Amino acid sequence: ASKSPIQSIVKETHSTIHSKPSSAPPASLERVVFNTEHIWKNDVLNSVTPRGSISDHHKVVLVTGAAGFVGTHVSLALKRRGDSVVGLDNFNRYYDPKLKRSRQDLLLNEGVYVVEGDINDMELLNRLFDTVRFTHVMHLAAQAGVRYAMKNPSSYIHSNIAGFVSLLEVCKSLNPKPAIVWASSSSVYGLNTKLPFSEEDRTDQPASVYAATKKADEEIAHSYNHIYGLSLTGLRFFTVYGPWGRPDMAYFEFTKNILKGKKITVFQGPGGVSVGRDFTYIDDVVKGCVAALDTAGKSIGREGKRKGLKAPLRVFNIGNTSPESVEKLVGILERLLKKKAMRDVQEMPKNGDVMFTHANISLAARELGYMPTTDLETGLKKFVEWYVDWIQKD
Ligand SMILES: O=C(O)[C@H]1O[C@H](OP(=O)(O)OP(=O)(O)OC[C@H]2O[C@@H](n3ccc(=O)[nH]c3=O)[C@H](O)[C@@H]2O)[C@H](O)[C@@H](O)[C@@H]1O
Repeated sequence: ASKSPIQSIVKETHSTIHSKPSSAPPASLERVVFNTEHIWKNDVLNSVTPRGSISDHHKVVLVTGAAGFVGTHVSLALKRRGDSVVGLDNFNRYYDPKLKRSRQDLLLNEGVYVVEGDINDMELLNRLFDTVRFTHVMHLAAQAGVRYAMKNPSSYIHSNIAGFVSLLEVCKSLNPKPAIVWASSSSVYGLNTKLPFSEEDRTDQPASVYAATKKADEEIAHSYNHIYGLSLTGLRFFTVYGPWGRPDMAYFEFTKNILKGKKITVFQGPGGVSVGRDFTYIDDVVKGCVAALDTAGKSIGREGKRKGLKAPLRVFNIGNTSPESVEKLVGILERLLKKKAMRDVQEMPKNGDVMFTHANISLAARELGYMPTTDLETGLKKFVEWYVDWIQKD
């Protein structure tokens, strides 16, 4: 008999899908006597239950960092096109968790459940993979932010390096193994002066611990591909912005402070040279992520390697290809907000920032069909509309 759609996705018998935990144990005993799997099991199974029939291309995706900025948008896009999606997020306090909870609500409304937990928790990861047969992992959980790495470097090692290895360790032991697409960063180009940045350019001069952890991840990805035959695709994102964005980023903080009539700090290079970024709009980034999943191929495992097969190991720039100065960004925000910014222009401190980023995207265009279509003005307009609405509801 052919399998029902849900049976090809979940690893349990059909009868358990709708069963609820009979009773909850006292909180203090939870870890000892209660199989905590039950806390999220039904929600996870509902989250992966396809809305319609399953196509040959149907993906079952675990999105880590799902309550994060990029994670939320990618989860929604996958769910809306009919894939099965489950999120994982530790809801840490790097920035206001209220925003993460609002993104979680948004996801839940669209049928995407986010499990609360850390990627370093291998027991939790194993339980998730025991419950659902994920075909893909979209790994976006990370400690982000370039300048915060000077304040708290170990949080970057914990999330970006240890967490990544913990995820890969779990994936390498599965059968079949999922394909993994994960977030690298434009910051790996570090002190490179050759522009625009191409994937084959050197990435051995990181300017921050954050960049160093993303570069380390690229090397770690190489080793897991080489030894365990995991399909791994790293996406070097270039300063992603848009609705539901991260409050620690310049465009978000500038908007907030301009509206409040507070000063904003605008960094400049030595001698008044303007600092520039290849600001990339979230919808374009999402298209890059989805295309990376669609073309990820398969993890072949050591077995496949013995047969002479190769699992994909890829890295792509996901940028906008038209860098703009921070000064220009501020000017656009002033126009959209109809309010003058109070600029405090300062020389860029040597705290991990680089002067300029610019992506060459020809590889992503060729292999992923990636082609960004949103200019900074259009993207910021959408951000400002969202922001104004969001703070009113807040
Ligand atoms: O491309 C990337 O991979 C990185 O993009 C962003 O990092 P960044 O480009 O530094 O983004 P912002 O923090 O929004 O800064 C944008 C620009 O504004 C400038 N800036 C920032 C803050 C500020 O108060 N004033 C100011 O002029 C920065 O120097 C930078 O040139 C993200 O924060 C990183 O997580 C991501 O990895």
